[in-house]
Amino acid sequence: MTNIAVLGAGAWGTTFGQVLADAGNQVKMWAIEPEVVDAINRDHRNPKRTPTIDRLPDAVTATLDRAQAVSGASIVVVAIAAQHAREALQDFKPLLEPSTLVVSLMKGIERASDKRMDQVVTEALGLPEERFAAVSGPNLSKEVAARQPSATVVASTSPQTALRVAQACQAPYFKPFVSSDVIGLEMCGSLKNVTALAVGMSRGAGYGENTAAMIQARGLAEMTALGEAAGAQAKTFAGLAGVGDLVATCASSLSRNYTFGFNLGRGMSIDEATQASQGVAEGVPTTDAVVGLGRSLGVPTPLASAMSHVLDRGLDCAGMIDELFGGEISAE
Ligand SMILES: NC(=O)C1=CN([C@@H]2O[C@H](COP(=O)(O)OP(=O)(O)OC[C@H]3O[C@@H](n4cnc5c(N)ncnc54)[C@H](O)[C@@H]3O)[C@@H](O)[C@H]2O)C=CC1
Ligand SMILES: O=C(CO)COP(=O)(O)O
Repeated sequence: MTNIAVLGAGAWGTTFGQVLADAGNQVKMWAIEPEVVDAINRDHRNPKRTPTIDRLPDAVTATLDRAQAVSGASIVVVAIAAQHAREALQDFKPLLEPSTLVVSLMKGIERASDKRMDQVVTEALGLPEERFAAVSGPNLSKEVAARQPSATVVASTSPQTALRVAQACQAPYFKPFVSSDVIGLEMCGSLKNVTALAVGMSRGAGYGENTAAMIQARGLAEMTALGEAAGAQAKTFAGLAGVGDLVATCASSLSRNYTFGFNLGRGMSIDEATQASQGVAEGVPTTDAVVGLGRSLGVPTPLASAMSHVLDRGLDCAGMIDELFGGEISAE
């Protein structure tokens, strides 16, 4: 049994806490919401974020106290909305023990810096990269919460760290694979959300399979090109964390990003779609960061650019697709 802290008791943090408990670990959740901490400790529930979990395992408890959360934890898992990760983690820096491994579940790019979450987490905590792992894959939280079979990828530049984290989160219904491609994993998880916004938008506007497939395929090409320019391996984009997560996210109303786009497509404003969202739609702030990253890496990002014009200038779905088509015929 391993003591594991999970920072952030949102939909995925809480569900992953259940996975970790089902894998035999003792789990301490840390959250900033007193009502969430109370509900987990008193009722073994998180009704706002994981309403379909009737009872969390007894091994899952919660605290508002940072030091208490990470004390004695050999693994610290971070599941905080990506744009808030840096500020939230800074207070944990003096509290981590020298051998603690840190795992990011987050799928986003920091808008202020265009940095991936592996960069944000290691910088904020002053963590050597061999003590960092990222977990990403087709893991819609409601399905994992129902203990439906799913798989994920644990990536670390240290094979030992990847294996240790994979062993810690292996449950009968949750199968981790390992990888050394941290950059690829981060790019897959973050960029599929931008594609899911666009696919959702096309569905909301009433377009069918051809349009959705076109956006998904172009999104995959864009994320692969950007990832390779950033140092990722192309094969990661063809795996669970790439195509796998793209397919799951772009096909499901359980995805906040897909649903956000769908609501825009059927005519909601950004404010209305934000109000309607059940939790963070990471693709929204990440879209501009992807455009920035593309600019600095010299990689065209037509899909992210078109989506940024939707989000920043109110472009509608037809205009977004016009931009995506571009003016000239080019090689695929
Ligand atoms: N829900 C899902 O199906 C999956 C989500 N993810 C990723 O996991 C991350 C978290 O997602 P969810 O838990 O689903 O989102 P959520 O919206 O349900 O929860 C976000 C969490 O961030 C916390 N937070 C926000 N600002 C904070 C701050 N300043 N300090 C401390 N905590 C703060 C909130 O309290 C909340 O616990 C995201 O990056 C998401 O892309 C990854 C795989 C699956
Ligand atoms: O990443 C996810 C599934 O793998 C969850 O997607 P959303 O953040 O869009 O809900």
